[in-house]
Amino acid sequence: MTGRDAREKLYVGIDTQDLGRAQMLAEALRGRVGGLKFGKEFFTAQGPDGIRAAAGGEPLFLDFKFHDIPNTVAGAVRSACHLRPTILNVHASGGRAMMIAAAEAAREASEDLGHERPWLIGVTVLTSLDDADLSEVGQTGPASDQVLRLARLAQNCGLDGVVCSPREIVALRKACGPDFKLVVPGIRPAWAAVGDQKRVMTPAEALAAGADVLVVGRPITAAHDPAAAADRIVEELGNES
Ligand SMILES: O=c1ccn([C@@H]2O[C@H](COP(=O)(O)O)[C@@H](O)[C@H]2O)c(=O)[nH]1
Repeated sequence: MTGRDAREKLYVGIDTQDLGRAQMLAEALRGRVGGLKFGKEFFTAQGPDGIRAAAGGEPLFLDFKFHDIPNTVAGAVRSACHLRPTILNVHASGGRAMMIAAAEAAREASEDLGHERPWLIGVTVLTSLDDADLSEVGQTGPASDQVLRLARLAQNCGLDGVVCSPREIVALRKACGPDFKLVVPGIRPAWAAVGDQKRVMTPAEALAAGADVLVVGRPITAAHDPAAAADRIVEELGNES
């Protein structure tokens, strides 16, 4: 893999409420990373127009993690497709009917709009949760089992891949095959604070394990020089590939 290929796998989470800050980060990162990820914090503050203004045509991951009844999620997916995302996600724990409705909605809306269909990705177990957290909410068994169960279900429902932690990549690649997309947050360079993430690995480890997309937020956005932090991660990825 070339350094350019590695860079294109890196999506940066732009978690802020402030449009100016998002635009500053997007500008600093332009050409340095593969795409930008916007989630609930930015969208709730700035809405679709804010995302259009901040993303500036960069590949766009809409990390909205929809989780509702099938009809509502299908409608939300249709609305999100107007922003022309390359990646869009729903919670796999929303179940079979919900994921099938979401996949149909993404297909139909993209066709109607004449856009390329986004990868529709199922969130398995949040990377901020460990086995003890899961047991507290009534899920017995290790997080890795639940991730595998939800990934198989997502694949069966026609989703393109899942969000998982780097620790599950190897098992999911084996179970779901080479084409199933693995979108991976919980990425922490050795020099960055772990914060609220629990199931983590370094960018180079996650890439070597077989991640398709590496999602990195605060190690880049909270750095004194976000562009330099992104370059440092890409360099570490290049050394690995
Ligand atoms: O399981 C998940 C799903 C989504 N995320 C999102 O990824 C970024 C990670 O940001 P960091 O600052 O690098 O921790 C963030 O936007 C999360 O909402 C996740 O971390 N884990």
